[in-house]
Amino acid sequence: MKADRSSHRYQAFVPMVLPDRTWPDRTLTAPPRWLSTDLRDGNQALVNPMTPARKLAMFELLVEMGYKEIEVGFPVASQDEYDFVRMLIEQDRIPDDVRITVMSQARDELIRRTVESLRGARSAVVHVYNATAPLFRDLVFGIGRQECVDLAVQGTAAVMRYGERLLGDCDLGYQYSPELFNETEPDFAVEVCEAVMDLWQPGPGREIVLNFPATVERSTPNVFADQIEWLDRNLSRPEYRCLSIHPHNDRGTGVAATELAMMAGAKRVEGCLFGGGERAGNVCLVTLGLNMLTHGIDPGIDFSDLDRVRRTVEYCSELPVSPRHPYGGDLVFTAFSGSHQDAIKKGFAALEAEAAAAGQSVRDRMWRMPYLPIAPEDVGRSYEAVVRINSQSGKGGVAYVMSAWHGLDLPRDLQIEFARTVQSVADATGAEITPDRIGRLFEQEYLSTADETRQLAVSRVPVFAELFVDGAGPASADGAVRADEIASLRETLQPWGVEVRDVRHTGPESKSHDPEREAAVYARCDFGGEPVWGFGRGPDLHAAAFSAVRAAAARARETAVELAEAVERH
Ligand SMILES: CC(=O)SCCNC(=O)CCNC(=O)[C@H](O)C(C)(C)COP(=O)(O)OP(=O)(O)OC[C@H]1O[C@@H](n2cnc3c(N)ncnc32)[C@H](O)[C@@H]1OP(=O)(O)O
Ligand SMILES: CC(C)C(=O)C(=O)O
Ligand SMILES: [Mg+2]
Repeated sequence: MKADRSSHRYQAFVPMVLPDRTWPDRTLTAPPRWLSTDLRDGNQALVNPMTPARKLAMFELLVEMGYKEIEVGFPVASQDEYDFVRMLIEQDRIPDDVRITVMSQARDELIRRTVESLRGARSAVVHVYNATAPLFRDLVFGIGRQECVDLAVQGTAAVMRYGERLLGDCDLGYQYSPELFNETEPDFAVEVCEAVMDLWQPGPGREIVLNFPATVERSTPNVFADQIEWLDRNLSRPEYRCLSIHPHNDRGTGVAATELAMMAGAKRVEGCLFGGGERAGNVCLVTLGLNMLTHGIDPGIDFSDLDRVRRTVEYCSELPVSPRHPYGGDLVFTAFSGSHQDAIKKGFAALEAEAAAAGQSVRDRMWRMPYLPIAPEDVGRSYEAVVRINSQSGKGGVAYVMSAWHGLDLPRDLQIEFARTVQSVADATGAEITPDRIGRLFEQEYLSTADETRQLAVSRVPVFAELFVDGAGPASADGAVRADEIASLRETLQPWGVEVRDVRHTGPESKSHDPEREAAVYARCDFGGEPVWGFGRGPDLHAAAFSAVRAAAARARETAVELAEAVERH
């Protein structure tokens, strides 16, 4: 690839000078007011704008999730857009605690029709915008500063005029956005907004939303935060204007810019679910909300079925959500790599132990988990998919899958040995190995395939066995085994020349109390060579232990371990 030769075409963003900034010392303690613009900025960025059915599905989702401010469209853009607003109003689909917003350019005839779309609404907001940045004043509009102020003021006047004329009892709110605010001279942005406020006259019971877009994200997030802190200091009427932001994600730092801008004084945030919207998207409302939740702040939005949110967004936008998308992507709760799997497995075990010790459910405990910033169940995901196995995985992951999917808590040394088998299959296939396949591999390798009625032969040489009973014994959460259990297992195997040297438990106590559960035993046997593992299941401990030793013997013979022939007779 050629070295980049194009950097001369760009210049650094000139930051504003704000040496006495205070935002870096603040922390967020409460959510902002959220506005979803999925149906407007999100919709205007789609290859196929949403059909009425898709728009309705999105609106209902937003309402269910708890969004109280929803920009439902740009009614003059198309008949569909207009009709959708009419449908919401005429079919009385807007809950009393939800306020819809409709948007328009600052053009008289467009504003009239936009306001008209709201006839019959109990409460609504008209949102007018015009670009204020120098590039747009010069290039797109061919106007100077004063004409730009005039455009904003005339737009505001039109909203007031048509609102009064057409909307009767509607509680009509107003929002103004200096488009490209982040590229506008800050003093000019204030000048335009003050002129708009002078006309709207915000006061008690008459708010104005001043919405500051990073229409195209251009700077590092700290610069946007400085701009917002400066604005908050310099705009008048702080009690009656709501300082709102509308960040985009062109540099991939929309979330960071939003969080710093909230620290700097923004009280309201506009964005889209999963970062839909123009170009690289509006800021993602899912990420912002769940970033708050994972800092112990209730975002006021229901993310408890995030898969459904994602599916609906994908249906409405006809665009896929990345499997790596924070919190909601298909793969974000999945660890393939060995050391991560090991840490997560230990984390779950510790959490379960803590909860059991405190007599609480896991959901009542603080989430303290390596590699997973949020509990999957808090967004409606399950643990099963947390660990998936491929060639990057290790024993921790294999052990987790055996435990979570197959209910088997392998002894540590067997975990290590079996992980090597799994690894060789993963290396050979180069692909993921499913939990089912892992279960089958384990059985093929360690479970006796011999006829259950077949007996062990009396061994002519001493055979030593260590037994591991899956599940903790009734009186022994710490893994120790009751003396009578050991004695009876010894008695079972002793006539066949097998000396049981040790018996231990693996896995949690709860398993042993399950009356439906078959007994499961792992046996590590010494036939005079390398120790060999076997696994057995049975209606009781004795049958399972017997089967495990026989499986080990069969494996020993297959792998040509010395003296194996002496142990099993056909
Ligand atoms: C950053 C944002 O997301 S802003 C929102 C953008 N969203 C959309 O534009 C989606 C909906 N828009 C539309 O359907 C159409 O653009 C309409 C119906 C609003 C207007 O359509 P048209 O009248 O055909 O104009 P067009 O789309 O070409 O807009 C450009 C004209 O509007 C003017 N204009 C653009 N924005 C504004 C504004 N905010 N206020 C006033 N005039 C504006 C331009 O200067 C240009 O005027 P000119 O023709 O005199 O040079
Ligand atoms: C708020 C409007 C004007 C917008 O979508 C933007 O500037 O990005
Ligand atoms: Mg936008």
